[in-house]
Amino acid sequence: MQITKLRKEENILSEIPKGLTNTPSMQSKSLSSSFKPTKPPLSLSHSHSQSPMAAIAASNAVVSKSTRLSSNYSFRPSSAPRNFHPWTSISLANSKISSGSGCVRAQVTPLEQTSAAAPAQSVEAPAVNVFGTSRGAVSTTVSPVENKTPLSKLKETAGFDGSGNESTVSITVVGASGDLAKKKIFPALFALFYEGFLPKHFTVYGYARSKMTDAELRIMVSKTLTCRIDQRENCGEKMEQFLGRCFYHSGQYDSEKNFAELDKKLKEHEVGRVSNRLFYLSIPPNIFIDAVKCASLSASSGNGWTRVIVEKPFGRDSESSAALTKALKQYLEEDQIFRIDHYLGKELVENLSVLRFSNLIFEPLWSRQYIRNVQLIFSEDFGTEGRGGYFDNYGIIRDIMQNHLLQILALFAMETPVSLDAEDIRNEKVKVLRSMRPVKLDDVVVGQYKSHTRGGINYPSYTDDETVPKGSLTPTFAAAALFIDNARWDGFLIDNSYFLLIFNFLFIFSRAEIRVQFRHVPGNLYNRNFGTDLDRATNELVIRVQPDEAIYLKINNKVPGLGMKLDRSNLNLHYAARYSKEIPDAYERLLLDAIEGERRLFIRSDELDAAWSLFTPFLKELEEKKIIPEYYPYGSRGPVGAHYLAARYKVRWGDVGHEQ
Ligand SMILES: NC(=O)C1=CN([C@@H]2O[C@H](COP(=O)(O)OP(=O)(O)OC[C@H]3O[C@@H](n4cnc5c(N)ncnc54)[C@H](OP(=O)(O)O)[C@@H]3O)[C@@H](O)[C@H]2O)C=CC1
Ligand SMILES: O=C1O[C@H](COP(=O)(O)O)[C@@H](O)[C@H](O)[C@H]1O
Repeated sequence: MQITKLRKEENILSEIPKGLTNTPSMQSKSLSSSFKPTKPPLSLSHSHSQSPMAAIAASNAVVSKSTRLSSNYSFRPSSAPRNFHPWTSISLANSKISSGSGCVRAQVTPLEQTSAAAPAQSVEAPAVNVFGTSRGAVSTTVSPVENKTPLSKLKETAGFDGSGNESTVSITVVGASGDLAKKKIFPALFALFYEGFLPKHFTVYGYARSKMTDAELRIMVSKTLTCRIDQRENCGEKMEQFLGRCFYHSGQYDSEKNFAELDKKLKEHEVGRVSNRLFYLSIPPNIFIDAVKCASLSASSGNGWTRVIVEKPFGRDSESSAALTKALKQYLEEDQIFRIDHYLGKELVENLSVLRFSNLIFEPLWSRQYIRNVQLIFSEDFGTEGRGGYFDNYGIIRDIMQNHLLQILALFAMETPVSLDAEDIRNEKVKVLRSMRPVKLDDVVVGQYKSHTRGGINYPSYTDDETVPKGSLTPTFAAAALFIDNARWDGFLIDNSYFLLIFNFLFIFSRAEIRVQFRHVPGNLYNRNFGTDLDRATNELVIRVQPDEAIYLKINNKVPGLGMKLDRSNLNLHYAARYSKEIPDAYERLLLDAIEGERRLFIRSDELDAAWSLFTPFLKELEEKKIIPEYYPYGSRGPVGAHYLAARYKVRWGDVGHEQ
């Protein structure tokens, strides 16, 4: 059979679209609250007779209480690309705002109605005053600075084709009946819609084998729209509009005929406009290729771009990953493939580069000369919970370390890229991955949680989970020391700098942190104030990715008073206190990037190869030798071996408790 590739995106346009030369139309925007939604998920009866829209609207009545707020607020209009910024400053001084239970409501008067609006195409962003509304009000001024975006990109994402006609985006969630689609993808799409980030003409299609009508899909989607938005102003109305754009097509993943039917339905919505199509493969990996093949042959766009978001796992090792890439490339060009690692979409991971490259104080210290070790720490406070079938086949090293943690490491350790262009950044990430020593069995501790009784309660072991095979040796914990043999990070003077990755499944709490421990101050005049434990004086930069995002620096400080007592204090940037704007879910950022054709936060195939090369020999050895994991009690800090590993490299694990 002739293999056709999906159409490559067309992003060459000759003129600035008219829509971008005007001040964008204003929408009523609600201010975000920094506290978590408290409203329970929407629940709709599964009934054809009841309109989901009406039910949603009814369920969105919120008791209001008055809260005054004054602020300027910037947002990106629905038709504008993210990297371009007709930043429109909206004065909230005239806003009427009321807050309900955990809900801040704002009626926003656009700035153009109150004072001079910023020119629509200005590349200089105006200063924005942000007034914190809860948890420690902060009044300050920040100036959002965005990078210039190539003109072609602007036009591509603004929803116009080359002839000035408006284009459409059709987003098909393949595997729409599944866990990820319900939990993350539909809520993220709705949040984007609510915030005005989806293009004017868009359609969302659910595709899966399950039989469902459009109405049933809408009920399913509305039941799971429990995202950060559901406490906000006009949420019900917006949801109604969003659900009106959601449709469903039932089909097999390996049926070109079923995808051709989908194509026909998509065309009905695209009504002759330039059609851009995004497929999100939210299905088990064994059917990725079938689905890509059928989407490619039967449902790719005829006149716009076609992109495919591929979920992890991208194989189990170097060979299977290479085979997957090869198979995908039979149907797709590399720049149509968006391999998602949702950790790259997390706010503080994205901020890593800003922190490093736009603050003079950090970059000069960012090497083995000043940094002793870097710890990437990740833990979850829940077990496999029905995902044992998937998890047992992959284990914690493939599920978290080889991708999420390694990606963070690469961003952390890379050299300064030539620019913020996706290829420049990904080039640097590949270089750092290729400079790393392959992981050695000796440098890894693996563990598995065992049953444990505490306070009269019996907690199960990993293998007590019915979806896990009895006698499984799959690690639920891993700690590894990794080394980068390049000029910045190679062993130097006293000892090596290294990266320790630790993942602990079923820890006492869930968290993800980057902890950077600096070297001791040479000849520290105050050494005697720290007693024999100089580690107590180590400066430590902590980037708390989640929960309760924060960046803090541990410094030595004099305790006020007449004596000379030192303690360690934190210079603390606590996001909830500093920023009133809530943090979007990683999937929102990544979906928007895929729609905009921004590949920076997606993984390129050579990055993936490099990542697998580091872990594959070790994983094979682990499995061939049937290494027995160290057992550790459910809910504990993990096996004692991790502490021996740390001690071998003279590392003190960062604090494991919550700290400010
Ligand atoms: N769930 C999560 O939190 C995360 C998931 N992922 C990845 O995202 C993808 C989707 O995950 P998730 O939603 O949990 O997966 P699900 O197991 O829920 O599968 C999604 C859908 O695929 C169809 N499906 C399931 N098994 C098969 C099969 N054997 N053959 C054909 N179709 C099947 C089902 O739809 P139907 O029967 O209607 O066709 C199902 O609703 C996976 O690649 C996963 O690894 C990544 C990170 C986190
Ligand atoms: O990819 C995965 O990530 C989640 C953790 O993601 P988070 O955003 O909730 O921290 C993990 O639970 C899952 O096992 C894994 O496949």
